[in-house]
Amino acid sequence: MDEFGLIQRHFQDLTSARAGVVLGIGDDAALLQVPAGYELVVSTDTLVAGRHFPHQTAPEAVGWKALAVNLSDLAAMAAEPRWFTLALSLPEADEAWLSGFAGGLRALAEPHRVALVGGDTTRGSLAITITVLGLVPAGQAIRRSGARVGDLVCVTGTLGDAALALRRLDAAAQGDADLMLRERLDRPTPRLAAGLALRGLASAALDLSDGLAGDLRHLCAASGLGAELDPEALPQSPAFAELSRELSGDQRFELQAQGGDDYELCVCLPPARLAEAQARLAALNLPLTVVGLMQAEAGLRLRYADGQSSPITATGYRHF
Ligand SMILES: Nc1ncnc2c1ncn2[C@@H]1O[C@H](COP(=O)(O)OP(=O)(O)OP(=O)(O)O)[C@@H](O)[C@H]1O
Ligand SMILES: Cc1ncc(C[n+]2csc(CCOP(=O)(O)O)c2C)c(N)n1
Ligand SMILES: [Mg+2]
Repeated sequence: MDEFGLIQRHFQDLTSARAGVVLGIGDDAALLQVPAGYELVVSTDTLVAGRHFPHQTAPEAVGWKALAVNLSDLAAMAAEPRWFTLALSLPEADEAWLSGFAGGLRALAEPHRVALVGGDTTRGSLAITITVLGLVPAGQAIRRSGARVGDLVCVTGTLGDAALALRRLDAAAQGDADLMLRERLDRPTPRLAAGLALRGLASAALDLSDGLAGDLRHLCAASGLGAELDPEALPQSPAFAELSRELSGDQRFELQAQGGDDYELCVCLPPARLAEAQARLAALNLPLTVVGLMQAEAGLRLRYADGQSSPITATGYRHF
């Protein structure tokens, strides 16, 4: 089967009607209609086999994660996803793999009603690039640059699950807790509803892909501020708590703040808005935990219960 047949067979049903698609797959480019009063929000992310996911990852998980990490960036901007493009580099046209991959994409694309509107298919080592396009009412996107001194640094969900799953990939034990962590690595949930719920409340936000210590540094730089973090406050899932019991506090902090792959939102909030933000996210069954404080002094610091502080030198995940 050539690449045109491959697209027809596996991806055609991902193109089902979505408002605003003037012209989808099939021409040299797609034509999309942006409604009056909205801004177009665009983000792109690549997954490379062996770098962003273990080589043995199920094709369904690869499809899910490729779209999820892109949707996560739109969630952080408080945007609603509408359309996506898919650039696929494949070593061979393996029908079973493609069918699983398309199924993983569909499992996320359908409930969020995001339509595939174009892409590119080539032979090469396995890599997936998705560009997601979404909408936000003009002026309402949440940026990295809006944090103020005294804002609380909060995170959705729990941190460190995926990083611990990666660390335990070759562990012999594969009980329920390991399976739960592996789900968090393979099938992250983009926090789209949380992003929308935080519109009008959050002063700044970004999604956590490289680890809190690294990503918060980007937010601090964009806002011209620094921050302190309470290492004891970083939220743990029950599976993380169970399987990290034998680790030291430093090792746990490393997984939770430097491991990456969390795909949770990090949000800055004036203290007076915390209760409302937590109530809105509780309605989505999502905890919002205060982990730190924005400060005028540049850089990141750890603040301990006894009042002592020490600089955080760690960065997040770095490719180079
Ligand atoms: N090759 C590139 N050309 C142009 N802009 C780029 C390039 N790579 C990254 N950027 C831009 O740099 C900024 C940071 O990129 P990065 O990929 O680190 O985003 P992120 O959201 O912090 O992390 P993630 O990729 O994990 O979502 C983004 O605005 C992105 O669009
Ligand atoms: C096999 C394997 N090894 C390592 C990791 C960890 N990892 C890779 S890229 C990245 C940051 C996000 O990527 P980017 O900044 O490119 O968006 C992280 C945390 C993984 N997921 N799988
Ligand atoms: Mg991001």
